[in-house]
Amino acid sequence: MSTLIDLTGEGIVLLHPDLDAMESTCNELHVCNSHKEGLSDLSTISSIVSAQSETVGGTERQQMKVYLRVRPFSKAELSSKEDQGCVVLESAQTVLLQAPRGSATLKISEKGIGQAIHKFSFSQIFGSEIGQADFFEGTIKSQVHDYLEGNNALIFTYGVTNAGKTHTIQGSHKDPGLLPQALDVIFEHVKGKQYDQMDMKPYLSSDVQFLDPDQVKQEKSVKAALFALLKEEIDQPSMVSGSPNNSSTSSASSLSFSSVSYDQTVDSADTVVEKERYRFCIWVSFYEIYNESVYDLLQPLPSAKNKKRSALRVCEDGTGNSYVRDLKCINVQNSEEACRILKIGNKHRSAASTKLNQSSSRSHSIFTIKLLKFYGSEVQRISELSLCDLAGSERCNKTKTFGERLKEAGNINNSLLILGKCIAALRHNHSDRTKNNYIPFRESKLTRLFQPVFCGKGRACMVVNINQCASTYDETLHVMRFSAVAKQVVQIIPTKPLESLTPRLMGRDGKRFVKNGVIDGEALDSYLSEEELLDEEDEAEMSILPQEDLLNVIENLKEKLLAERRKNLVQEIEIRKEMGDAMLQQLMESEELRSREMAELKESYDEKLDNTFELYKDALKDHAYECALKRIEDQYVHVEKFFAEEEKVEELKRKLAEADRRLQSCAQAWAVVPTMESATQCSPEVPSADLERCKRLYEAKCVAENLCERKAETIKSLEKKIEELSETLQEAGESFMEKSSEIETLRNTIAGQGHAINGLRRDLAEKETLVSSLREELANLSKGSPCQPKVRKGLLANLKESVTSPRKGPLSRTLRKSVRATTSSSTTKKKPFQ
Ligand SMILES: Nc1ncnc2c1ncn2[C@@H]1O[C@H](COP(=O)(O)OP(=O)(O)OP(=O)(O)O)[C@@H](O)[C@H]1O
Repeated sequence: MSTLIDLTGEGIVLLHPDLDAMESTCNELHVCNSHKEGLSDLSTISSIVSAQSETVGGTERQQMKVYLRVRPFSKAELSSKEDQGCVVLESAQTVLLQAPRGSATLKISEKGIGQAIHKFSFSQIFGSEIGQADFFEGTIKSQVHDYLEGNNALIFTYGVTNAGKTHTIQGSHKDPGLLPQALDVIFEHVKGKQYDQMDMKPYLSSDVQFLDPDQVKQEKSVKAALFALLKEEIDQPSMVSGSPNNSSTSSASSLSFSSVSYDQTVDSADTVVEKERYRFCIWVSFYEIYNESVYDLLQPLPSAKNKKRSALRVCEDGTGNSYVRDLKCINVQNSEEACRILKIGNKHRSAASTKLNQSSSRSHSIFTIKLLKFYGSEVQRISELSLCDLAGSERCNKTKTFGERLKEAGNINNSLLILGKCIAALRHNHSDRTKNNYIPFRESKLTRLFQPVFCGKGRACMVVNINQCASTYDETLHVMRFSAVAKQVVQIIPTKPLESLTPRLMGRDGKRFVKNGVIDGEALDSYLSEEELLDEEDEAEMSILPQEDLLNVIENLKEKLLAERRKNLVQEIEIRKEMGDAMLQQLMESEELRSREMAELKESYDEKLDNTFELYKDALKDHAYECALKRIEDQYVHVEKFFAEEEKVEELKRKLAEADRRLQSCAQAWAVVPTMESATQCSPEVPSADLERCKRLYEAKCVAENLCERKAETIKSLEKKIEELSETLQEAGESFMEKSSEIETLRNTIAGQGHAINGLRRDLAEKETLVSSLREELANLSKGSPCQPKVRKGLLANLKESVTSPRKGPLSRTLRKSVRATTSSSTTKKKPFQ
């Protein structure tokens, strides 16, 4: 049974395909830090695990080959101290993984739950120094040869993102990976033996279709259109002209799209030996599985940006083999063409820049090479080589994946998880042959397409890519655990592949599709109809009901659907109405609450405003009062000073009157004396003494006038001052009067209160007199009474008693009278206080 465990402790649940099985494999290989001396024993165990193949009754049982490739550090990784010796290659088959500081594995092992060092064995381990050519030699080269002999093969790379999977499969122009090298080997093998008619095309999963001349033409135009996508990068003579590229090392006539072929070459070869009559034809396809949908990478992308690529369906043919329906399959004549196809497909591949890898593959891409082997003009067999570059298994938080990237990661992890389940189930079935566990191939597109190979229709081999970075240690460990299980998968492959893989050329009635190069339409039709019926996604069509019944069923279903929709609609309306009402109610309540709050707020603000206004008013009054006081203080003149000033004014007035008087007398004198000018112009008979006198008088007059003017000014200013002073005096008088009236009022009040106090005092004295007289009377009475002396109750009690007593004696009457009088007088006296 599969078990889910969280190996990373960071929320990413990874599949542990078969926990029990893993324990038995990995526990044996776990090594404690302190027990390194035990490693040699464990190496022995791992070498036992990698058992050899055996042949039983026409079938070969062989463990799946699992190769490990360790990527060298990049400069950036070295500078960021990723090299912490996490990966130690012990031998060509075993590797040690030592948990670095900060890794989840180390933390867990420190808690005593797991181990800090793990040991794994592989079919072959390739260190970082191994180049692409050596890697090809040491891994899939033999498998490619098997393929050329007619065996199917699947090679897939597995590893965390940025571990070197794409580099291993594709490599670069200068450093080609497994795929270009495999193509070279293939084309080298078929060199001079190519079937260039292009009229035999792979069909469905492993069959062949004969194409008529129109279809051949169509195939050629599809290929030309595809290559036109890379037009700018393609050498003019090799592609555009469509003429053969004779300089090609792979195949002299490989680029020929015309009927010109190297038939002559083949014919000449044919004459050599019968064996040499074999001819080959190669078709390639390239597709990806992205977010659980299959896309043809050789299909041009839609020109409109918002238009999506159309996904292809995975179907099964009559033999139960899965294939991708409507997938483009292109005939290639040499490895160069095949590489161009790869390049075109890569352009359409879903890749993105993640935090760990600048150009990270976000999909599983599968490049398939189909080899048709002819004997004469008849297809002898068809074999398929698929190279699958799996998307990286990764943790979402480490790669900083969000949104679309997160969805991709989810789908990637899911399909890898199912791949893990299938591999674990296969291993389980092998280890316990009495069991036949369900293998969940159909749970993902990837495993559905891998199924034929895993079920014995070919050889699978896995390349595990790892980097040595400390930061991705936990993921790397998980990848290693996965591969430990994969390595135990045993494949059962028929030893006679030629027969078993012969293409299905026969119809159901036993007729061949192709007989001497001519297609048998009847057989093909019957086969096609079978294929259509078995098309997995059209399973509903497998119904054997007559058409009428089917129509009835459809009608019924339609009616039910309508009724269901109506019901749903009514329900939806009701729910919406309920929700609407509830929301309205809520809105109204909140509105009311809000308006109440607003009113309260307004009230409190009004109150605050009034208070502030009052405060300002008081402050203004105070200020005005202070200003008035200051003004009075400024203008205050002492009374003596004032009188002295008045005397000065009087003096000046007097002087002024004196001056006026003098002036008048001068004027009179002047009337008889000519003016200065006239005096100077006097006739010489005017005596000089008079002239002199006139002059002096004139000067005196001027002086007097000046003096008068000055005096007048002084008087004016003094008058003004007097006016101001009298104003101030008046104001002071007024305020004085106010104060005096206030004082008068207060005095009256005090006098009134004094009177009241005097009245009270008089009352008190009267009362005291009354009390003393009453006492005397009481004393006299008590002396004359023959009765026992009464118990002394106190004056007030006695008074009360005598007043309330029913006796009508003269004393009680007197008392009542006096009490009434006292009460009334005290009432009248108390009035002023009320
Ligand atoms: N053996 C190697 N030698 C030198 N460089 C390598 C090797 N393997 C990988 N690289 C380099 O490491 C980088 C990451 O490799 P690659 O893109 O192949 O990783 P990947 O596993 O395919 O990642 P993803 O799953 O994200 O697509 C590339 O720059 C590649 O050139």
